[in-house]
Amino acid sequence: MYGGGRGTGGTPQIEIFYAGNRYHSSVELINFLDSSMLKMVSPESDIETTYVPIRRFISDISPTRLEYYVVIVSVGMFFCMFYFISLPFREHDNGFRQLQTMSRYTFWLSTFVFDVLLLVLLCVALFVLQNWLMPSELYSTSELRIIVMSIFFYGCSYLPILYSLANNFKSISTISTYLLLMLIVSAIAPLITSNNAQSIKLHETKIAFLCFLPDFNLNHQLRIINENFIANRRSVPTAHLLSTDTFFVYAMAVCVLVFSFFTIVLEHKYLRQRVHDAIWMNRCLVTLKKNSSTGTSSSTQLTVVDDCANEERRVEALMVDPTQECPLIVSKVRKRYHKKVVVDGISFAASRGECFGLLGINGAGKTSTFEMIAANLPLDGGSIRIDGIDIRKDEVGYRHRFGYCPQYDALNKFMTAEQCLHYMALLRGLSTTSEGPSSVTENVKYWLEKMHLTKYQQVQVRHYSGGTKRKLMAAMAMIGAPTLVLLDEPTTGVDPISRRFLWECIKDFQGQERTVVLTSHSMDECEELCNRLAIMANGKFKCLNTICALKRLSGFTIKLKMKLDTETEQNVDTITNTLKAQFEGLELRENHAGTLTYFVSTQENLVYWSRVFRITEDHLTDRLGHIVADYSLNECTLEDIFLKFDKKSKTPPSSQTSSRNSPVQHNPDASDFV
Ligand SMILES: Nc1ncnc2c1ncn2[C@@H]1O[C@H](COP(=O)(O)OP(=O)(O)OP(=O)(O)O)[C@@H](O)[C@H]1O
Repeated sequence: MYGGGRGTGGTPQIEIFYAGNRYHSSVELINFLDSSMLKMVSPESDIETTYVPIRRFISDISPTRLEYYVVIVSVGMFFCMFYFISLPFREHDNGFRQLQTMSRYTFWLSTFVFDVLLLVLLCVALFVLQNWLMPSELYSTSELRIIVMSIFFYGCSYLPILYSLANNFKSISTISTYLLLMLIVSAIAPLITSNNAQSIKLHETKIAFLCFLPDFNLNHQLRIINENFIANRRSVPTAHLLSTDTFFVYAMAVCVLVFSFFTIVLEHKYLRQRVHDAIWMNRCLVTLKKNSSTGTSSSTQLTVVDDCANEERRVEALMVDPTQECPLIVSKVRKRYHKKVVVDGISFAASRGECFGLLGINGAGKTSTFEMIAANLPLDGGSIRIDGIDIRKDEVGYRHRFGYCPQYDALNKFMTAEQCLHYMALLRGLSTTSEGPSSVTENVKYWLEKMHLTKYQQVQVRHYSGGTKRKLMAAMAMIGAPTLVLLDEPTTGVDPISRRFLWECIKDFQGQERTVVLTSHSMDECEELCNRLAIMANGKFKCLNTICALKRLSGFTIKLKMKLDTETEQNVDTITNTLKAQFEGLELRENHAGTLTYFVSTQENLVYWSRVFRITEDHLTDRLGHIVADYSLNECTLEDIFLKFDKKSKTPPSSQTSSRNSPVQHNPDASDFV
């Protein structure tokens, strides 16, 4: 900046040179000059200058800035909404949702209300931030209010969509892909349909359809707000502004429609099943025809022991005339996945204080049966009642009557043992106010101590070992003493000491006149806990009885195991022939590395243990002592019965017929065992 002065004819003339790249240089210099001149006249005077920017005009705000705002808000909100999917997805994925025994309306409405409250907080924060940070020349407070309300309603319409996706897809990446696709359509479509007021009017019909996508609706709404903003601030404001109300109508419509569809159709197991069946019906009909033309299926080749028929008759009678003594009645329950029948008309009833066991090889249909009893899987046929409440008629009442420990760990990893138990206790209707056995606090304390979980009381589930999680799952099933407890492989992955301890807890629970239905691959667990058990194959019960009766019916009660000094064919033959002469129903079951396993049938002839001891002592110790190194005598275990059953169920029908003619199997009961 430079100022120089020269005068002509007594009039001072001052020339000022200033740098043009600074907006205020000229003004500053004039001010400086005025000040200097004033000081010449009156040295104590001064001129003070203040810079006050003048409010900018609409022409200063570039439309691109408004565009940016639309993109940032809509994309930002889209990612914010991801937060709301995480809990429903996780609860569905880990099965915790299935444990929450309440009506689907209560569950989803309460989830919705909670999420809406979070949305309110988010919107208030957005409003405050925008008011504070937004340049004053941008939106007015009333415009900001509409924007924030639009964001809120956008969130409300998005929530039911998220719930539907979370409950119908198994992978979060699949859900993200669908949502991103929706975002892309919603981001591109407004560029064509909502670019300006004319374009909005031109594409009214398309917009009407696209507005059902929440992202498009929000994007479109923000563009309308911008159009109105520009129109309002023109030197001659336009009288015709675009309406912002349609957004709210669409948002509400989407919210109500999707929520209703989700809770009434998608979450309604039986309705969904009917839709599913309608789609698959044709294929199934074809399969059924094929089956009938090829004769009986493999499952019908196995005959069923009479006790299953007796149980069926008992269940039929109970269905007509139920008693308090039998809280659980399962009658002719069927389940099919697409073309495959996995549970084929099974019936049983479990009494108070009884532990009923379900055994079967992998894929026999045990878990499907459990899931149906636990009301997580719709029945294709038959009915289930607990305490006389039919699963189809009053699902909420039905759900309140049982505790379920599924095969997997259905736990929210961020919860502690205390929180999990507290939550389940509340769901079982225990009181938070009263004291004593029916209070939540007492029950939580009791189960924490009983399951040795006190040290994990405040530790999040994510830090637990597999066994500790199973213990917590079992406690969650039993807390609040429901009438029935369903235990699906409760001790898988539990160490032997904890396993025995868990058995004691289950027995105690059973002792309180509670019914337990158990499935396990551990035979000793079934022997220890079950009063009666059923062996399942191909979705059917192949036998159902007490363990003692099953052992008796299996035809083998005595197991003789021996170790030979030298394993030769001749030695094996000598021993087998000697023993066969003594025991009629003897069968060599296994010959491996010099160890022979014989099963002695006691079906035909009653064999007394004293006689068995005498014969083995006489023959194996005295006469054949030179070839037999050692031997042991045991009662047949459940595992032996199960293995025999499994072997039989895999035998082709032709060989089964011949085996029925074998000397060991000729007893009708024994042959009918499988
Ligand atoms: N969602 C499903 N869709 C299609 N088939 C299924 C589904 N769930 C189970 N199945 C099939 O149903 C049959 C019975 O399965 P289920 O899980 O009930 O058997 P399981 O006896 O519990 O077996 P495991 O002892 O291994 O748990 C299996 O053949 C399985 O492949």
